[in-house]
Amino acid sequence: MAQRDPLKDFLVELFGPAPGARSGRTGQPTPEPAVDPYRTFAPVAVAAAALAFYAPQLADTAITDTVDQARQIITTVHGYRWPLGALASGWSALDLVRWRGHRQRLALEAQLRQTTRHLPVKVTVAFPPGIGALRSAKIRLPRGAIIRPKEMDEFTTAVRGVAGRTGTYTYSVRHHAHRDLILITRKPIEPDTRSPRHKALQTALAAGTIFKEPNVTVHSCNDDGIETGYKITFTPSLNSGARGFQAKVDEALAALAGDHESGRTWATEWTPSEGYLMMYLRAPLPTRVDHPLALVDENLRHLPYATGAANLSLYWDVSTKSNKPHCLIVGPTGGGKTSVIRTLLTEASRRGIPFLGVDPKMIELDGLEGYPGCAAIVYDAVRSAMLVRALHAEMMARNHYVHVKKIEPSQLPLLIAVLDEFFILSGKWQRLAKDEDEEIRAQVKQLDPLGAWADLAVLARSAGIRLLLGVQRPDASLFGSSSGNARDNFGTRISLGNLSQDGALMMWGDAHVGREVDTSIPGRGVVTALDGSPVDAQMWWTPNVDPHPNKWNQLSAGEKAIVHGLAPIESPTFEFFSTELREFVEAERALAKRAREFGDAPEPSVLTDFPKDHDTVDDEVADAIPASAVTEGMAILLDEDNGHPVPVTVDTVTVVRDKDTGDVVETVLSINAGGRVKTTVHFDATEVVMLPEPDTVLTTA
Ligand SMILES: Nc1ncnc2c1ncn2[C@@H]1O[C@H](COP(=O)(O)OP(=O)(O)OP(=O)(O)O)[C@@H](O)[C@H]1O
Repeated sequence: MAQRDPLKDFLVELFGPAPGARSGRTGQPTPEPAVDPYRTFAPVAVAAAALAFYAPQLADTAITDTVDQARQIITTVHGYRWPLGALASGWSALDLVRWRGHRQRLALEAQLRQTTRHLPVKVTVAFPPGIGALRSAKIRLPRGAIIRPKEMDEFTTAVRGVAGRTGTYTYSVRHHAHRDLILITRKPIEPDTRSPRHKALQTALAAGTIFKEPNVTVHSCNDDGIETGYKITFTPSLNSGARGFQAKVDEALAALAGDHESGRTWATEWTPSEGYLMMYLRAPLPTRVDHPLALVDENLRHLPYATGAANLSLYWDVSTKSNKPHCLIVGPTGGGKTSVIRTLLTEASRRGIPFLGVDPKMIELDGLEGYPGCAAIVYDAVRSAMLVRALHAEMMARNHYVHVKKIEPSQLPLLIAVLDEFFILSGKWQRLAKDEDEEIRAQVKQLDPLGAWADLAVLARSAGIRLLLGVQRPDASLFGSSSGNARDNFGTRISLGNLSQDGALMMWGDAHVGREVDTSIPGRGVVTALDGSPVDAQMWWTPNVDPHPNKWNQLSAGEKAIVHGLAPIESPTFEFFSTELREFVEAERALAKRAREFGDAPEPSVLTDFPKDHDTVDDEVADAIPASAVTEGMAILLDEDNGHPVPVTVDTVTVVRDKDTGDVVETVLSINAGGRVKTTVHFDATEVVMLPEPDTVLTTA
């Protein structure tokens, strides 16, 4: 590219062809240019000043001899040399400024001509023109000139490219078609004072397609000037109203904003209807919360058990108007399930609500036996089946009472029934139904505990009975029936540890929720918030309330203080509406008393040889899971012909599902019993499989 020569340009401009001159080559008249040629007379002033300064040298030349009074004129001119010098410099400076303006006008004229093919009528630039860059300009167009948007864009780009190359100003170019005018103005580019966090959020949102027209502004700063909140505006869309979408955006925003200097974590509050969301900081979840002794929630129908973000207390609403009356707790061994159950039951007790429970493992709820408000804790499988049947009778009697007495169900006293380790329990019932003893088989058949359970899951809420179900993994068969009603009633959900993908879907309706819980913190999990959405929470720690010295002496002084502080002054009263439940509880209490009085357990003996006989089935059962949850290669316990369970490895698993609802209808397990012989075992939807080892699908670490 040819180098530009400013001096040459200057001279060409200065002495170039006059306006309206003909084109030498074609003889065609060129259109009248909008920018007049540059004319300057500063050189005359410069020459005069130079003459004045050098006048004395001229005095010695021959001119003074030839011109009359020449010497006198020279002396006079020399006397004016300083004013003339000042005039020359001022004039030159002015002309240089005019030259600059002239060049800018020429550039604009050329740009307009090339991009729009219009020759402007007049181009005016602000005086004095900008030294480095154009200040402002006004271009008058021929009357009725039409400029297409694309041409205008090209012109604007050209103006910005040349005038805005210094990067100090932004130029706005506006076409006022009705006035045949183009106005160019500039404003200084504000220095980017945004923090790296602010920039990262804005840049990421602007580059992505998740929001239309996203804009991030700082909403709040702390005393040190560190940003603590942002407002993100956007054009509302279908997406921005969807919960799943919001959860994903929340996660991405928190990652973009990074760890905050204060150690607090980012949270969001969406107002999609008005097209904005607020990002703010909330206190991180506490890593441990001891069960507070003060009544955290004054409402006696709210049983608090955990602390969520921003110190929010989370509770199980057992009131009649609760839309999530029953509670489901899912957690692996050692995940803190028992502590949550203790928290809920001690809270129930201090709020005057009695409870009873089933504990097939015999080690989870036993400490609650004898606690104020505890009607009974049942360990035996047959008696558990009797309890569930008696609860069913109680539910029917309560409904009858409401009907006859014409009272509101909310006037019924509340009662909480806890079924811990539900799969082990139903596995035991299943086994009893196939017991060698015909009497037991007939009894279990008559009690039909799973049938009673299915009814309770759907109908117990209106009878003032609340169910608290503890399991190691979630499964649809828990709800006793495929009725969505039963599922909805278990609306208060707590998951401890990490869930499997299916488990997350089943618990939270989202395959990603509850899968990244920090399992290094005991009691950390995901629970149902007050609005029904899943939130991270720290469960309160309630120590074992068992007063037996062997247990009590294990507690620290602080833990003992918690147990003491929680115990209510007055024990909740237990009101029975059915003779079945009354008789059952009375019998259970009598049995428990006897067990306490005469209770003895054999001391452990040292293993000398393999036992020849299987004494009891329970000794070998480590866990139980729904048959449909069995995976290939898993070791399960299967009954031999003599009724004794033997561990076998599952070869293939076939789960038959209802093609409309997706619910499990049947599970077929095939077991390779060695050689070519394969055994197939069929399980119905609610059947469970006993395991020789504890269930490991969920882990705490
Ligand atoms: N909310 C909590 N806060 C602090 N520590 C806890 C909490 N929950 C549990 N822990 C700790 O974890 C241990 C196991 O808790 P817990 O006995 O409640 O587990 P679990 O789920 O009932 O196990 P399992 O089903 O085998 O009985 C407790 O001894 C305690 O040290």
